[in-house]
Amino acid sequence: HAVNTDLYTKAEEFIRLFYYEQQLSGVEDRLDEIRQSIDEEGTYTHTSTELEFGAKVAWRNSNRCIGRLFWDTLRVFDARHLDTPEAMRDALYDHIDYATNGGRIRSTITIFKPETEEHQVRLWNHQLIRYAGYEENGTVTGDPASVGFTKRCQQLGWQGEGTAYDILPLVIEADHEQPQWFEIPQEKILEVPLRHPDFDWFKDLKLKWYAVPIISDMRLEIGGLNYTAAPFNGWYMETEIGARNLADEFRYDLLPAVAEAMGLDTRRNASLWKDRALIELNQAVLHSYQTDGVNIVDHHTAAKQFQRFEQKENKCGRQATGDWTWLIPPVSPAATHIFHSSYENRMDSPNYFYQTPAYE
Ligand code: HEM
Ligand SMILES: N/C(=N/c1cccc(CO[C@@H]2CCNC2)c1)c1cccs1
Repeated sequence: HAVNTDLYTKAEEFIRLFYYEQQLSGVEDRLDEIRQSIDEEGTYTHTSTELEFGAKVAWRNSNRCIGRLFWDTLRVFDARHLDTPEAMRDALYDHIDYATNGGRIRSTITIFKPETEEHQVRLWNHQLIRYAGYEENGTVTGDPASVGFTKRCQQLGWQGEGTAYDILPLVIEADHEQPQWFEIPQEKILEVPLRHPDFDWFKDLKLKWYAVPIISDMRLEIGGLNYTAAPFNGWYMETEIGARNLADEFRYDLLPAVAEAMGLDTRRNASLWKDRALIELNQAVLHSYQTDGVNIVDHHTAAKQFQRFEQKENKCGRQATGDWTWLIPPVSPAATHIFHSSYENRMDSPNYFYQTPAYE
C-alpha cells in the first residue's frame, strides 16, 4: 500500500546514490533484497556502510551548516543493536569521551535503532551537554533556554544544585516507556573558563562554557528510515557562544556587564557599546578555547572553509545547497563571502530534520 511504496521509492533513491557515489556494482541485487524485506516485514535494514554513507551525506545536505567542508570525516558509531536505556546511556558516555578527546574534538554521530510502528527511541535533551535553567519569581539562574527541560527533569526526580552551570541529566525514552534520567559524571564534561587576552578584569566575570556541542533532538532520515535518536557533534564556531548563548537578552544577556566593565557609554546606542562588547566577548571565547587546546573555529576561517566546500562540491558535479539566513555569521556577516552569495535552500535526502518535542 501507499506507505510501503513510498518507503521503497525513498530506499531505492538512496541506494542508487550510494552505489553511484561509491562506484559499487550489484545495486539491482541489493534493491531486490530491500523490496523483498519491505514486502515481508514492512521495513528494511541498512548495512553499516550504507548507514555511515547516509549519516555523512545528511551532513553534506545540511543547508544551515557552515562546517560542511569536513562532511566525509564524520565518525559513525552504529548503536542500532542496543536495547536498554542503560546500554544507550553507556553509548552516550562513550560518545562524549570519544568526541571530547581532551579538546582535540572529533566529529562523531551515534545512531540508535530507527523508529518502527512498534518502537521509537528519543533523547529528550536538546544537546547531551547543556546547562540547567531555574526560574524563580521572574529571574532565571543558568540558561533560560533550558527552563522547560529543567522543570521536566525535576518532575522525573532529578535535583540540580541550583547554580548557573549545572549540567542537565541524560533523559532517554525507549519504546514509549517511562523515560529514564542519568547523571553525566563530572569528569566527562570538558569546560573552558573565559578570560580575555588584554583585559585582565574579564576573568572576574567568572564565565565559562562547555567544549563540545552534541545535538541530540534531531531526526536523521536515510532512504525513508527515521533515526529519531542520532546525537551528533562537531566543534563550536565562536559566535555561537560569544554572540548568541552568552549575548542574547533571552540567554545569558552579558553585553551590558561586559560593556560596563569596558567603561563604555551604555546609555547611547550610537556609542556602539553593544558592538564593542560583542567583539571583546567573542575574542575572549576564541582566546580561552585556543589557549586550553579545545577546538573552535572563528567565523572568518569557517566562512573560508565553507567556500572550499562549495568549490569541492562543484568539482564533484554538485552545487552546494544552503540556507543563507543561517549560513551568515551573526557577527560581521558582510565581511564574509557568504553574505554576497546566494544558495538554493532545497532539502535533499539524507538529511537532519527537527522533530516534534519528545516532552511538553
Ligand atoms: C565540525 C564542526 C562544525 C561546525 C563549526 C558547525 C557549525 C555550525 C553552525 C555555526 C551552525 C548554526 C547553529 C546555530 O546557529 O544555532 C550549524 C548548523 C547545523 N549543523 Fe553544523 N557544524 C559542524 C559540524 C556538524 C556536524 C558533524 C553535523 C552533523 C553530522 C552538523 C549538522 C548541522 C545541522 C543539521 C545544522 C542545522 C541545525 C538546525 O537547523 O537547528 N554540523 N553548524
Ligand atoms: N557547532 C555546532 N552548532 C550547532 C549545530 C546545530 C544546531 C545548533 C543549535 O541549534 C539550536 C536550535 C536553533 N538555534 C540553536 C548548534 C554543532 C553542534 C553539533 C554538531 S556541530
